[in-house]
Amino acid sequence: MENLNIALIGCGMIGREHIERIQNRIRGAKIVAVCDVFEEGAKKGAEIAGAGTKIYTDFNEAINDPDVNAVVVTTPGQFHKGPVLAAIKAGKPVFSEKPLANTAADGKEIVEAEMAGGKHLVQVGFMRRYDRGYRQVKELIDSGKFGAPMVIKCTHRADGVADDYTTAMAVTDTAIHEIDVLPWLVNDEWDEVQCIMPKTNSKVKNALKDPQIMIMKTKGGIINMLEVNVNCGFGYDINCEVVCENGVVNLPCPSFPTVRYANEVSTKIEDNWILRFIDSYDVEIQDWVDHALKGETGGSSAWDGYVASITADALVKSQTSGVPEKVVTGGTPDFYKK
Ligand SMILES: NC(=O)c1ccc[n+]([C@@H]2O[C@H](COP(=O)([O-])OP(=O)(O)OC[C@H]3O[C@@H](n4cnc5c(N)ncnc54)[C@H](O)[C@@H]3O)[C@@H](O)[C@H]2O)c1
Ligand SMILES: O[C@H]1[C@H](O)[C@@H](O)[C@H](O)[C@@H](O)[C@H]1O
Repeated sequence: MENLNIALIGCGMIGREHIERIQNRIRGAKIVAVCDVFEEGAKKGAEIAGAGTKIYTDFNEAINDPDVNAVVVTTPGQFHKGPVLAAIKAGKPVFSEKPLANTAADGKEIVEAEMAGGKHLVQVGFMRRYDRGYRQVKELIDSGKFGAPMVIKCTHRADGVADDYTTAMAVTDTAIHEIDVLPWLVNDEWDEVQCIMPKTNSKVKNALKDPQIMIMKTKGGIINMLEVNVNCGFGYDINCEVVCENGVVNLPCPSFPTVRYANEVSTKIEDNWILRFIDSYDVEIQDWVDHALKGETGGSSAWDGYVASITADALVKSQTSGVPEKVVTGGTPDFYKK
């Protein structure tokens, strides 16, 4: 394969970002077809992609178009399974935005289909594995200089969320990033996870519980404390601090100039994920394209996505039970061992 001719499924917020990215900044790939259940949405996507882009409202038709040899899935998480399975069936490489699926049951179907086909075709959009800051943290930890990690403290804060954002989405849509990136960062696996609910922010006007505190223990005994707080009202604030035996590795928000003005010292905080992780998405999609052109996958595999969904299921269960819940994966199949 010399070039990826991509059908992108789901022309919403990140779908349109990825269309623009692929057409203008990614080598070896172009969007040749776009699909959205709403024709208007697909048309908007096609406008960004440029003249000649085919427009579909049925993902099966888009994926099976003979001019298409690769697929990007940017529908909401609960609708990833259909197009991902269709791409596997068609034998075409597929990049699925995170999460691979909203439930472990859906993730399992994808993993089983990929194994049955005997070819690694699925990459999951956990872009933090491509973020310069997270990569530097990993290098520092892997150097061994600071000793073994013992405690991780994270915040995943957002300015606000849409009205249809639910309590479970704090796990399946938001914490899912930490669920994937932290075990990769410290070379470990989740063992048990717990979600506890502090007092809810009075700005929340529906049934959403926010903030939430997730306490997650790895098999190696590392404890992570994660604050998910999606109505913080002051910006997109992602922090990660790893406490090791001989030192602390801290990844704060990327720095902006510090301003001294009117008796105050202040530093800007990024507005949203688009800007905070913009470089990571570029690196991630280019890496997917480079791998797919060689018949390979990079980044997070379908198995990683499935394990993230198993962990998310356990955390969602704990949202109601209040107690720690076990993360049971049954072990990595040989097909996915690196
Ligand atoms: N990696 C990241 O940081 C990041 C950031 C934002 C979103 N995301 C992920 O990307 C996905 C999309 O998020 P979004 O914010 O762009 O959502 P969105 O709601 O803005 O867009 C989704 C689009 O998919 C379309 N759609 C739904 N079902 C479809 C189907 N069966 N076939 C074709 N089109 C369909 C909808 O009409 C909509 O236009 C989610 O999984 C989300 O978690 C990831
Ligand atoms: O909580 C949000 C995350 O911080 C972003 O990185 C996206 O994944 C978005 O879809 C989530 O709603």
